[in-house]
Amino acid sequence: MKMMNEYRVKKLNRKSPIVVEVPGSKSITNRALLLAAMTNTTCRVNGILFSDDSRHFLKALCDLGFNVLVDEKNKTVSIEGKGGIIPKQKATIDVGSAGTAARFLTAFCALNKGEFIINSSEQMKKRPMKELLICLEELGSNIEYLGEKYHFPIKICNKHMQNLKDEITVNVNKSSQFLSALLISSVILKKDFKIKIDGTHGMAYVRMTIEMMKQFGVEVKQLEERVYVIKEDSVYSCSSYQVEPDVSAACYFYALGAICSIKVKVKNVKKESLQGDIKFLEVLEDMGCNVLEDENGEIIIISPLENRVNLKGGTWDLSSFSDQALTLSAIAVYADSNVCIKNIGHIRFQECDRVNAIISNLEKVNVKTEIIKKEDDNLDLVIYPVDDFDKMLVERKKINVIETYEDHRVAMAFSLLGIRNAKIIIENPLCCRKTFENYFDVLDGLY
Ligand SMILES: O=C(O)C1=C[C@@H](OP(=O)(O)O)[C@@H](O)[C@H](O)C1
Ligand SMILES: C=C(OP(=O)(O)O)C(=O)O
Repeated sequence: MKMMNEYRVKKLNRKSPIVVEVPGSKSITNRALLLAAMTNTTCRVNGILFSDDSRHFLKALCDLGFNVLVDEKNKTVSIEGKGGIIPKQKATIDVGSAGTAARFLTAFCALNKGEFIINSSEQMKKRPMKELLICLEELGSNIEYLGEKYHFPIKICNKHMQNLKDEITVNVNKSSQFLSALLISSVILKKDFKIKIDGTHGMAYVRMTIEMMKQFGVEVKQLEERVYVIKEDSVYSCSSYQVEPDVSAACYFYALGAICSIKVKVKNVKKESLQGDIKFLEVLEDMGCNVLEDENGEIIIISPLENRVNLKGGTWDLSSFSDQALTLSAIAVYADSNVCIKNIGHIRFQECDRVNAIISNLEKVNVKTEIIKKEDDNLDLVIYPVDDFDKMLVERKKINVIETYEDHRVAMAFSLLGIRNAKIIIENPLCCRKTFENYFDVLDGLY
């Protein structure tokens, strides 16, 4: 992407169908990289995402001593798996701003023998880790806090890993990644191991973890709704793995189609995806769009209802696909009634306080919102309808600057606010390098 401090959104006048390509899924890429490193063979992962999050993951695996062969041109990485063992006895890694790298690699290092220092970006230092670190300490890992307690940087120092416990309870209120991290790395413990869940969180990403563990040869048994078991003899094995395109990224283009009445096809995105964000298509359907599959049944086409001025408002539970809370907030300005986004308290602890980012950026363009507080810091967010959003913006002299708070999803989602009226500037658009380095180039390609 060209260097730029801000991106001025242009009015999109086209009506012809759009076909775009998005990069590989961040969540699948970073799971596949770790699972591949935990096999006993060489595993080739295809369709890999190359972005800040996955580059940090790859670099960390190299720094831990894994043999990693990267072919960025062909979006392929080959990793020599070591059966759950970390090759180096002493290493320093940096997880950057990647929640997946932060949680998955911390659990992986903490359940191994050796001395590992884990650094992160300033943004990641502020994000929750405590619930996972407490579990790892309970399992016998020796963790030293080099800065603030339960935050990065940390030093793991395990002379020998002798875990006597055969079960653990993890609280997922703030992130489901704590549970995913424990599930993936519990295979290292080499005993029948039980993980119990405390708290509430959408489980779509945990289902992805379990499904991918299965694709890599390890069955997770669900004893009860909130209890999982990993068997003693579990071994990861896989020689070739294909990463799906990133559905979270695809949703920006589906949403664009919805507000501009343009047919959109995102290459190779299928309904039967591992990614929970595919549920966003149901929200768009409820809002009045048609969601179809092409003749191969492979690709999804979004065709908004003809001649509709507005989308329909409504209430949706986004706890399982909350990365789309920002996308839904952005297109809510074109809804004919309230848009209520339920159960998204945990998004206050992501790249930024996303609830605040939504409210403050919508406030700048005269859109009213309300928080409905619930138990355990959970919340629903209501976005009130606007009479004629484009007219209101066009009549205002001011160009509205969206503050992105170094959050890729704020930049990508809120670019949609200017697509019909050209009155929006996105500050620091480069922050989208976290998961979609050339998002604004792909957007420019639509004009
Ligand atoms: O496991 C994953 O890959 C993810 C889980 C979700 O985070 P939380 O579980 O922290 O809500 C999601 O927001 C993030 O983009 C990716
Ligand atoms: C919350 C996100 O990322 P992370 O994997 O860093 O948690 C996200 O991509 O929206």
